[in-house]
Amino acid sequence: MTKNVTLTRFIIEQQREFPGVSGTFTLLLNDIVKACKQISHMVNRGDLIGVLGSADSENIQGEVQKKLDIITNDIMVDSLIWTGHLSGMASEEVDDIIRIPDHYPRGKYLALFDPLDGSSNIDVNLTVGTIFSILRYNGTDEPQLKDFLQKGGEQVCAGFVLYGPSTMMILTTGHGVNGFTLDQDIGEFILTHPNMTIPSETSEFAINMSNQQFWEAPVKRYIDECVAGENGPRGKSFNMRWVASLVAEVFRILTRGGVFLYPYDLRDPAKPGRLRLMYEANPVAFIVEQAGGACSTGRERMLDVQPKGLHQRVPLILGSKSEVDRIIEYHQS
Ligand SMILES: O=P(O)(O)OC[C@H]1O[C@](O)(COP(=O)(O)O)[C@@H](O)[C@@H]1O
Ligand SMILES: [Mg+2]
Ligand SMILES: [Mg+2]
Repeated sequence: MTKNVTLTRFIIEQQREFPGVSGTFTLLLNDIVKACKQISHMVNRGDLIGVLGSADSENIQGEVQKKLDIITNDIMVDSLIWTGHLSGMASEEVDDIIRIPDHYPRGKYLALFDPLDGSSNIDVNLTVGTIFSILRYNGTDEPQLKDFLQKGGEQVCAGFVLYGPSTMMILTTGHGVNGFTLDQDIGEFILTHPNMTIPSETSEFAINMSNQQFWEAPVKRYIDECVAGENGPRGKSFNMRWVASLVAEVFRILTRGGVFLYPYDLRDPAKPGRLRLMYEANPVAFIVEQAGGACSTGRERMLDVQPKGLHQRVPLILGSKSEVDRIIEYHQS
C-alpha cells in the first residue's frame, strides 16, 4: 500500500536524517504552510469574495498593487510575526524590513517572501504563487538590513507554492527538491513529486520576446539560434512558452526541463533585470541547483551574488544545465 506522506511527516523524518534541521524550523515551515493554505483558499474563491482587481496603491518598485498582493502579504505577515521563530521578515510588498514587535519573542531565522508571484495573471485566472526564502540569524539584537543581505548560498530553505489547477508546494532544505500537492479534502500537503530533477538536455525556452530590442548580444544570439530551428546552428527545433508567472515557469522546468530567461535589460541601468534577487531569484536558484539545474545572472552564479539591497533586481537565467552553461559561455565570448 502506498503511504500518504504529509509535508509535516516528511519534514520531521528529514529532521531525523539531517540533524541540522531543528524542531523550530519545522514549526516555522508549518506556519508558512498554514499561510499558503489560506492564500490558496482566497485565490480559489476569487471574485466570489471580491479579492480580484487592483488596489489604489503602488509598492516600492512603482508597480500598481493588486488587491491580492496586499491581502496575501498581510496573511504571510500575520501568520509569522507572533510565533517566536523569526527575528524579522522582508516582503516584495513592504519597503523596509518588517520588525517583530517587542511584545513578541524573536527567533533564529529570517523569512523573505514574494507573497503573490505572477500577480498580472490573477485577473485572467492563470497560475500564481508564493515564493519564500529562509535565512539563519545568529544575533540577539534586532536584525538590521545587513543581516538580511546574505548570499543565496546561505539559505537554509527555499520553496514556492503554486496556486494552479491544483495547489502545490515545492521545497528544498538543501537535500534535494520535493513536491507536495494539497489534498483539499483533508487540508494536507501530500508528497507527490519526490526527488525532482531537471533533465539536462532540453529544446524549450521561455522569455518575454517583447523585450527583444533591449537584450544584450549574448541573449540575442542564444534566442536567434533557438528560433533558427533545424537549419540553424543548433540543428534542432525549439518550442517556446511564457506564462508570465515565475513559479509556473520554474515548475514546468522542474517537470520537463527547459530554460527561462529574464535577462539584463538595457532600458534602465537602475533596473538590470526584472526579477528581485532576495525573494525571487535566490529561492528559485536554490531549488533549481538542488534539482541538478543551473541558475546564473549570465555573468555570475546566482547563489554567489552579494546582495546590496532588499529589493535589488537581477538578470535571471535558469534551467537545464547544458543550456544555462551555453548562455554563460556566450556572455564570456
Ligand atoms: O510582465 P512580464 O514582463 O511578462 O514579467 C513576468 C514576470 O514578472 C513576475 O510576474 C514578477 O513577479 P510579481 O508578480 O511578484 O511582481 C514574474 O512572476 C514573471 O516571471
Ligand atoms: Mg514575483
Ligand atoms: Mg509579487
